[in-house]
Amino acid sequence: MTPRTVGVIGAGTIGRGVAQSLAQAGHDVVLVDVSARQLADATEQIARDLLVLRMLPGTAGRAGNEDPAAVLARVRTATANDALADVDFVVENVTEDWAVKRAVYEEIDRICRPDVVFGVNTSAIPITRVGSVTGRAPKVLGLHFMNPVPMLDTVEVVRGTFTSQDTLDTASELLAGMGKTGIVVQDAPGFVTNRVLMPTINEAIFCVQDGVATAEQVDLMFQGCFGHPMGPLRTGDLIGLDTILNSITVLYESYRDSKYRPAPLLVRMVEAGLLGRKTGRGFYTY
Ligand SMILES: NC(=O)c1ccc[n+]([C@@H]2O[C@H](COP(=O)([O-])OP(=O)(O)OC[C@H]3O[C@@H](n4cnc5c(N)ncnc54)[C@H](O)[C@@H]3O)[C@@H](O)[C@H]2O)c1
Repeated sequence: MTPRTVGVIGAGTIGRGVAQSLAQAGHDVVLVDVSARQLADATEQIARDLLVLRMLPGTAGRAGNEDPAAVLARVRTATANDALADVDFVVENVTEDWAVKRAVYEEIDRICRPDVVFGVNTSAIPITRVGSVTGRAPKVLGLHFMNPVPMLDTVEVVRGTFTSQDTLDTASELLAGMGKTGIVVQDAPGFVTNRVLMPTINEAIFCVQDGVATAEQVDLMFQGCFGHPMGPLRTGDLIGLDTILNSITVLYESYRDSKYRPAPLLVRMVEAGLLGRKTGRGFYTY
């Protein structure tokens, strides 16, 4: 059965996009974050994005492009997971830190009905590890949405060791309703996308750190030489440099391979609060 009400935990860069896409697809959404400020920011950003989407040519009358107020009315916010007692499906998007995620899963496993599927939106943490701290490993799968969620139609779906076919089918139906398609991959730290993307961004940062090229030059080369719409450093700024650092650190610790060591410049920028778009400054200024 297609889930009706969806709990979205984490209202940061990616969680707010997931909440918006679900509401546009007609779901009732319960958006939870420990920070009331993040919830307020997320609501404002969703309202702005819905207005912009409506103004794009050719979008009038398309599903999800109804009055922004009507879409927003389907999003309820809360600062505690108790609000998830009646949801039919959960997409978790909290900080990429295993200690933080682990505590969330232990709690929602007690709060949510046993039939509820948990979709883990993580850049690199193995899904089997997440499933193992719940009593419902067959109902846990990876749903790695891409940023910005409302604009990108492909989702990396990760099958953990115990994820059931039923769970994959339910998630696939949910995604289809959002106009998205999942590509199912097996569980491994970083899966496919970030096992390739994170070392690429990290290595681009080493190039800047070592004075081989400026950030602009690196990005222009990826655009001009490879036809990428955006270079690795602008992509890092979009994702959030703290999330890049957390993800490359997970890869480093998981594979114990020095090729994943974080660039010292990345560490320094995160310590300085230069996180990219979300703080207004990273490799570029916004
Ligand atoms: N940024 C991206 O492009 C991107 C893409 C795909 C997946 N992800 C993954 O999504 C997750 C979130 O990343 P993000 O970039 O949105 O991070 P973010 O730092 O922008 O947002 C994280 C949010 O989680 C909230 N939070 C922290 N602890 C919480 C808790 N215990 N309960 C509820 N909320 C809590 C924070 O207040 C914050 O609003 C990470 O696992 C990341 O790897 C990120």
